[in-house]
Amino acid sequence: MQPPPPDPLVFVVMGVSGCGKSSVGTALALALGAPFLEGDELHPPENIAKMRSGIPLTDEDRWPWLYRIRERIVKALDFGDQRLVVSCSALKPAYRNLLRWGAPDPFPVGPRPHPTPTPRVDCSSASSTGGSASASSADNAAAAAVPSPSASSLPRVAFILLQPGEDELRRRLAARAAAGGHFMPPALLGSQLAALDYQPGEMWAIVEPPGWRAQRRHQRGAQGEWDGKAEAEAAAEAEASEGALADGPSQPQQPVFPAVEEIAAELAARLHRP
Ligand SMILES: Nc1ncnc2c1ncn2[C@@H]1O[C@H](COP(=O)(O)OP(=O)(O)OP(=O)(O)O)[C@@H](O)[C@H]1O
Ligand SMILES: O=C(O)[C@H](O)[C@@H](O)[C@H](O)[C@H](O)CO
Repeated sequence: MQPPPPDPLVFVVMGVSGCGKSSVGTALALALGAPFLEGDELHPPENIAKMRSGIPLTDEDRWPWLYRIRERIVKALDFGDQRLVVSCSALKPAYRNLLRWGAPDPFPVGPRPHPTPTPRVDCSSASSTGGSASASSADNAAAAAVPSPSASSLPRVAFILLQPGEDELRRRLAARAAAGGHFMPPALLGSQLAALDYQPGEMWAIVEPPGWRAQRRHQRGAQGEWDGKAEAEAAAEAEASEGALADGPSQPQQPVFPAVEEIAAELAARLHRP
């Protein structure tokens, strides 16, 4: 029997503005006894000024920021056994490639050294709502096509996607804006959700309120791309939620996103113990 693949060393807590990257990242770092790197602190001042004035960042704005985060990740990886938890929106596949490998696409020709997507560990039993499960980059299709890697070539950088759902995000961002003091205006949420692009299979964990994926699928029709497992899960969830809608009150219950500590504890528990 093959030994389990090594656990990741670096955890990037990702997602759109207000999804809980800083809160969950801090709690996860505490649970793991690891340092926490707040990605927003590495933005150049021009980026902060741009966001503050309500203008979404472009790829060109984000690259220097992402390279800075990657530098810090490399330091952690070089150290060998010191975990690191990072908060970073990491909205697009190329950004995540940069954080994982050091370049937006460092392997343009031939198979990648870490071909299979990282195992899909889904906290959605506890969870779901939020960004777009677009998920269709040629990049990822190519990655999925190549044969299994050796354990040593698996990426040590893992992504944890938080998706509390659009209503919850709007509520949080409005509350934060009313309290003042954060540079990110709620008006930028739409551009964040539009930019979010991922394959469920590339995530180490996805945290969503329960039934959210099925609800979205149900509402919008079968337009997302899903892997077989997600497809089957979505069908089962859709059936369950249809039942709930038929039997329940006129309004479906708003799914509840798990609390920060709950998420951190569940994520930490997924790691192999020495
Ligand atoms: N699981 C949660 N349940 C309820 N509220 C949460 C949860 N996680 C975060 N929050 C609240 O949502 C708001 C945004 O959280 P946080 O700053 O962690 O998000 P973020 O993704 O880092 O945001 P940004 O990228 O815009 O800085 C905060 O007010 C925080 O207290
Ligand atoms: O990628 C981006 O558009 C930005 O970096 C944002 O995601 C912010 O860093 C963050 O979320 C602050 O609210």
